[in-house]
Amino acid sequence: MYQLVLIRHGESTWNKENRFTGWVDVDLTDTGIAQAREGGKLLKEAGFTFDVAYTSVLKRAIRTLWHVQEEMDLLWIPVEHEWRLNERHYGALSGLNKAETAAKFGDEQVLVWRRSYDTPPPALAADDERTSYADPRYAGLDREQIPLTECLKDTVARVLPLWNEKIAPDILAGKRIVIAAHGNSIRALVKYLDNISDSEIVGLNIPNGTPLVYELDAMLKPIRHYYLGDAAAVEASLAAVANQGKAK
Ligand SMILES: O=C(O)[C@@H](CO)OP(=O)(O)O
Repeated sequence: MYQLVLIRHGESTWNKENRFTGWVDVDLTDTGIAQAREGGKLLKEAGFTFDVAYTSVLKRAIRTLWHVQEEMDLLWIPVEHEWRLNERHYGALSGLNKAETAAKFGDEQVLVWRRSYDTPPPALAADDERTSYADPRYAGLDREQIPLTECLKDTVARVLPLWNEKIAPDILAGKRIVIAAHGNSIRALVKYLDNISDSEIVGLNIPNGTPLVYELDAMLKPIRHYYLGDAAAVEASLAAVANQGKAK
């Protein structure tokens, strides 16, 4: 049996302000740092250790990983920074307040933009200053690989090559892996691993800073998965994420 741990970054400044974030590179809040450290502590207490870590090229995930590594005394392990693990690109919604957007367009429309499988938010214009075209961290990518918006299907399409080409081979080679990433890049991976339907994925949320453990068989099919930590706190955190997109 193989084990894989997924962890969404701790609370970011834009999570706190309830703004759509996507590829915008915002940092953790003090609460987010505490959540990341708690995630690391839980992993250590449960006896986990890792040989390799994967994360995105966005600092909220990278810094979450640092705190987890520090708590586990694993700052020395190799870390793969992969743009393919970035948050789903939020297009023209990037930076907008989620509740205000719901008040303007309705809770249902915002749920479609946040959670549907194949309906992307409105795209950024190619000359919008929020595009990532000039960002040096994406200099090695073709322009078509840099999104102007993404639905979850698009995110799955960029995460899966990384899974197939690097992460799955690493797991099969016996490496114990932690992936520090984002709500929707983790939803993309979970959808694939658990074979969740396009309609059911709408109801799936991922809490901040809580280790999600997968036990995988020899074919890397999930045997079971579970969150570490207090179950009631995880439930409350999931409900809070779901409610962020409501007008109130
Ligand atoms: O804003 C975002 O990039 C994501 C994660 O914080 O939000 P949501 O949960 O609305 O998809």
